[in-house]
Order: sequence, then structure tokens, then C-alpha cells
Amino acid sequence: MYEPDTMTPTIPASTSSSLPADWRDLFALTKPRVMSLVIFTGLCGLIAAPERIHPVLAFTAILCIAMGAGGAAALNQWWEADLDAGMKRTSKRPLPQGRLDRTTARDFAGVLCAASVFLMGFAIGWLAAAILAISIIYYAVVYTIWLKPRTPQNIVIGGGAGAFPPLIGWVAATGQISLMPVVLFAIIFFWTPPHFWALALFVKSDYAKVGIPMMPVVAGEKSTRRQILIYAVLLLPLSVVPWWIGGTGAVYGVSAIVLSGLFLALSLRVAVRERTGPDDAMKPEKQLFAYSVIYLFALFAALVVDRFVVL
Ligand code: HEM
Ligand SMILES: CC(C)=CCC/C(C)=C/CC/C(C)=C/COP(=O)(O)OP(=O)(O)O
Repeated sequence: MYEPDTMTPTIPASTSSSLPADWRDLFALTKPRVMSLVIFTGLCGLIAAPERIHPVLAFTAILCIAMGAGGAAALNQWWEADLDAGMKRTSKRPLPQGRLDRTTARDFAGVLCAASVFLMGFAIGWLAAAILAISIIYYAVVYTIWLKPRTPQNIVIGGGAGAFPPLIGWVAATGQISLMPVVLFAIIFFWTPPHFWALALFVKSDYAKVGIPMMPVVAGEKSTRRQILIYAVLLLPLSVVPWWIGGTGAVYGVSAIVLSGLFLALSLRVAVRERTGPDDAMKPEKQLFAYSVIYLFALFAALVVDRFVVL
């Protein structure tokens, strides 16, 4: 396991007492901004699928994805409260700030996760429920507890967790797994390393401080930049596969080429760049991170638009 230089567990002592749970803190525990894209990709998977389900069932399926993903994110923060307290970016979260006690967070997370899987199973189907359960375990246990503190490949392997939502949406609509949702899974899987390492480059010192072996900390900036480029290169043809296999029309295909082309251009700029010093604002890295989020929203929106527009 990667050995940290220093550990700074600085959670206020008040977390051990029982605090009244504020709904805003519980909501924050679900990482709502990250989850907005998780929910969106799940919804797009459901809409892009060739079969329709009743709107109430569709709403229920998306609610289950939101509850499961939010519950897993809450479990992640329950487990990592000490680490979060030591990092500038995460130190304002409810647990490190002592606004919520750990038992409440754990119970809230457990209820959300269990309810999401059972509701999905009873209302939609047990295949979708099983994949939802796998993705929760993947994020909360395989990534958070096992991979994240051990290997710089944590987010490459762990990226699978966040790639499941469109597959779950698709299976909720059709009841089965086919090639298209597997390709959608692969697109998010290959998108995750550039998405995350762009951010990791400019918060590297945070991760180093608490001993998390993120790629820039372990392999260095140069290697991380090169690896970002490799994934962006692979992502371009992969994002066009849905069109190539006849799963979508030209609206999606052309959008994928344009969006992925820009993704590649921004990644290339990050890859060839040398940091100029400690005051370097890392603007290209921040732009790539911001664009990665826009990219995935736009790509999945194109998938849905394509379904309704016939050229
Ligand atoms: C192992 C995989 C991933 C890792 C390690 C990761 C990590 C991160 C981190 C650390 C942030 C900063 C969030 C914050 O400061 O609270 C972030 C932001 C974000 N992530 Fe990811 N991410 C992953 C996968 C995903 C996936 C699969 C999605 C959605 C499909 C996603 C969507 C987002 C969004 C929308 C933001 C921006 C949130 C904001 O506006 O602050 N991420 N990600
Ligand atoms: C349905 C379901 C369970 C979906 C999974 C949702 C999902 C997006 C998983 C990806 C993992 C993720 C957001 C990691 C954030 O990294 P981190 O937790 O290491 O970030 P932090 O340092 O901000 O805590």
C-alpha cells in the first residue's frame, strides 16, 4: 500500500456526539452535483433503449439510480471522513465539518442503498436491481475501501462504478443486456481517467498530503499527462461505435466526432504542457476537467436527440 508522508485526521471532536441531522447536510452527502450527471446518463440510457416503459416506472427506475448512487456516495464519505478532513477540496463536507455524526451518515447511506435495490427489484426487475447493487458495491467497497488507498490505477479499475448508470437505465427499459448499453458503459469507462486525472493534476498536493496514491502523486505529472492523452485518443473512435454498429443515426455520430475531437484537442494541450512553477494556475487542466463534464452531458444528450430526429 502507498505510504503517506503525513496524515492529518482533523475531524472536530463534536462528530462523536449525536447531532440533529439537517436535511441539507444529508443531501450534500449524496454528492448532488456529481450525481446529476450519473442520473442524466442513466436517464439517457433508459430513453435511448428500443423499448418504452410506463412513465411512472421510468421515473421509479431513475429514482432508484439516484438513491443508489447517492447512498454509495454517502457511504464513501462515511468511510473517508478522516481523509476528507485532511484535504482542502473536501474539508468543508458535512462529516469533516462535524455538522453530521458518522452513525447518522452510515444509517442514511445504508437505507438509501438497500431501498434503491429493493425498489428497483420489485418495481422494475431483478436484473436492473442486481446491476445497481453491483455498482453500489463497486463504488463503496471495491473503489473506496480497496483500490483507492492502494494503487494509482484506482480510478481506471474503479471507473467501472460510474459507468453502470446508462446500462442500468437500458436494462430497466428492456429487461436485458445487449451490445449498445455495453458500448455506453465502455465510453464512460474510458472517459473517467482523463476526467479525473485532469482534476488530480491541480489538487495533487491534497492527495499527497493524505497519502492517496493518485496517478500524479505516484507516477508524476508527465506520465499522468501522457496517460490522459492515451485515453482521449481511444475515446474518440469508441464514442463513434454506437453509430458504426447501427445503434444510432448521424446526429449522434457527427456529435460524437465533434465532441470527442475537442476532448482530444484539450487533452493534447494538457499532455504537451510543462508546468511553469508553483504559481502555475493549471488553466488547461481546469478547462479539460470542466469540459469533461460538459462532454458527457452533451454526448448522452446527442444520443437521446438522435433517437427522436430522423435525418
Ligand atoms: C472513478 C471514477 C470517478 C472519479 C474518481 C471522479 C472524481 C471526481 C472528483 C474528485 C470530482 C470533484 C468533485 C468535488 O469536488 O466534489 C468530480 C467531479 C465531477 N464528476 Fe467525477 N469522478 C468519477 C467518475 C464520474 C462519473 C462516472 C461521473 C458521471 C457520469 C462523474 C461526474 C462528475 C461531475 C458532474 C463532476 C462535477 C461536479 C461539480 O460541479 O463540482 N464523475 N469527479
Ligand atoms: C449507481 C451508482 C452506484 C453509480 C456510481 C456513481 C459514481 C459516479 C461513481 C464514480 C465514482 C466517483 C464519483 C468518485 C468520486 O471520487 P471520490 O469518491 O474518490 O471523490 P472524493 O475525493 O471527492 O471523495
